[in-house]
Amino acid sequence: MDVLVFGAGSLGTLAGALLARAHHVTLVGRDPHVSRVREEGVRVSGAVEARTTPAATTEYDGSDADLVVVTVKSFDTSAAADALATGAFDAALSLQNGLVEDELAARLDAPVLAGTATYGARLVEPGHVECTGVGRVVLGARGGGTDPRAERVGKTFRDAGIETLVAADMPRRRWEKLAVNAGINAVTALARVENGALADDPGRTLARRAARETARVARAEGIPLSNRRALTSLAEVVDATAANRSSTLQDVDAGTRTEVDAINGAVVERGEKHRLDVPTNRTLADLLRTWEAGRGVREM
Ligand SMILES: NC(=O)C1=CN([C@@H]2O[C@H](COP(=O)(O)OP(=O)(O)OC[C@H]3O[C@@H](n4cnc5c(N)ncnc54)[C@H](O)[C@@H]3O)[C@@H](O)[C@H]2O)C=CC1
Ligand SMILES: CC(C)(CO)C(=O)C(=O)O
Repeated sequence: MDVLVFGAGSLGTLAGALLARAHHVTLVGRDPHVSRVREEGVRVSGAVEARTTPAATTEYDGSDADLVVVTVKSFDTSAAADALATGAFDAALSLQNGLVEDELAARLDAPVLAGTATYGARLVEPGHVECTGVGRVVLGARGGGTDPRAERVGKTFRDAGIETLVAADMPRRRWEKLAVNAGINAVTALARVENGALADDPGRTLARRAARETARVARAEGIPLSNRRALTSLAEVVDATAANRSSTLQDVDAGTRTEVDAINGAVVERGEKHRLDVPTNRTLADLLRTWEAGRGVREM
């Protein structure tokens, strides 16, 4: 398989380096990371140890590939889609947080699959990514149901030794992951705590409120996500990732823009569509946006 990974940061570099164990992979990213990958390949350390040599470039040249995996931050999705619009792909797969596949599908010619990743990744330095936890990639048809392309992409990932499930209920799984992120990311970032702090009150109740609101909005959108499922999933992720600093907390630590618009902000936006009030998500989104504006990483 010829695989293009667009967005060679933490997750993209990990996914690309692991895929390169079985496929021809090209990473699209930025310097100095890309130059280091070209010179020395990628070192993967932590929960998975590997050294692979994917190709790497800072400019996607429009060439075709069997699969493109999109791993930019949610706010870079439309720019990524515009850059990719000239290429031909059998399938495109997003592993991003937030509900971004529709934005990709609107701009790309290729069929867009939905995906979630619970692998943990951290770019330690140029050319070196740490796998902070072996999770799973779940992927499937964006609208649900079976799709032979999803089966092929699933095999591509499994052939490279990546834990992968091909699922027929991606719309529910995407919203379930959104409920988990809505509960964990903003709260941990604003309180500057690891995910495990949400096992106890008051963080637990706050996170549960945000997840419950998300499930309510999901149901208004016609997605069968029960409060119970969303809250169970939240508790499981808090437990399994207790030592993690959430990606939003990492953004705040680094003083960079967060994915709040695609997480709590998306819950507020979809809630408004259905005249549903989601006060916890609204407050969390407003607080994070206020922090972003104060840091100068967002224009209000
Ligand atoms: N890091 C993790 O463990 C996980 C991340 N995710 C999700 O995956 C997505 C990516 O997250 P990270 O890898 O942590 O972010 P990141 O910021 O480390 O990586 C994104 C990379 O894309 C690059 N990029 C953006 N636009 C580009 C362009 N036009 N051309 C070339 N390169 C471009 C950036 O320079 C950056 O290096 C997010 O939606 C995140 O929520 C999901 C699960 C786990
Ligand atoms: C699952 C979780 C909450 C793990 O930290 C995550 O997706 C994130 O940090 O963005």
